[in-house]
Amino acid sequence: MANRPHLDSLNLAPGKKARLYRLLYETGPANGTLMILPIDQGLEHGPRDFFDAPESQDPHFQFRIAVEGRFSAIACQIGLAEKYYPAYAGKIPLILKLNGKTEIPSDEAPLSPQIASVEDAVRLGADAVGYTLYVGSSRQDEDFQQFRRIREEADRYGMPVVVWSYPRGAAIEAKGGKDTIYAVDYAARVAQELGADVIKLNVPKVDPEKLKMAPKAYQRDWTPEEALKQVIQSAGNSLVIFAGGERGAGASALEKAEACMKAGATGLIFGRNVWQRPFSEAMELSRSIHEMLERYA
Ligand SMILES: O=C[C@H](O)COP(=O)(O)O
Repeated sequence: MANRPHLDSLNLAPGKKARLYRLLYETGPANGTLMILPIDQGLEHGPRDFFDAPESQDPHFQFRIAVEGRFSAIACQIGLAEKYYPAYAGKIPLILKLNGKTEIPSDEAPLSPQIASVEDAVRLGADAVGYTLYVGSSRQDEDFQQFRRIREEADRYGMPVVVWSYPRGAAIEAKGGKDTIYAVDYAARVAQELGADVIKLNVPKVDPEKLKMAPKAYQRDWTPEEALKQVIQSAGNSLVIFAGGERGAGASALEKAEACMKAGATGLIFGRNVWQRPFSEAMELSRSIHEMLERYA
């Protein structure tokens, strides 16, 4: 269970396949794994995320890390793509995020509105687009319809779609919260069902107390490894990448990341953990991630 799907087995149209090939085999570790640097936190969390490493307030900092740290791609919103990516086009692939929101309104009923198009992504030379989907939100019906329009446009342009699939909202909280194996597993399956080519997930948690609130089928003891394999299985023929989360000790982040790869993930999306550090430390961690991923061809 939970083997990493191979690009040739995904039945992709040629445009999507060629673009994903570039991300998987021509950049980053270039061995079929993915190592993505996201810089969308300025919109999602505001400037506070940049306070620990003041240099990180200038987006050139993250673009330089992506290039010099030999990432597979950088993921950002339209504003940074328009104003900064031109200096790096050709040196690092771009994943253009097409929707986004702030953290200011409560997360009770989240929906991330569309703020850019697949056509923008083509114009900017992107190799994929990104979409944040809130599984379980009371505005899920609007979200599904918004996603459908983007999927159709992406199909027309042969553009791979990366879905940040996040369980959210009051109903998810009532079932144990957004991090449980139940919530993350459902988010993985939903993104597969809706047509994601790549799915970004958070690492599932297996706290038995929280699982008491989940449907009965999930109320058992899970090892962290079983939980990772389960969510990767639920993503089917969509490639799974796992998040790095906030900055922590480099070594423990690497251990967690390696557990994801062992379970069958295709790659990692590490943002704050990498760029909330001085440039030299960010390079050091990028090298360690690279070396680890090179072992998972
Ligand atoms: O878009 C954000 C990423 O998916 C995760 O970023 P992070 O590594 O800073 O949590």
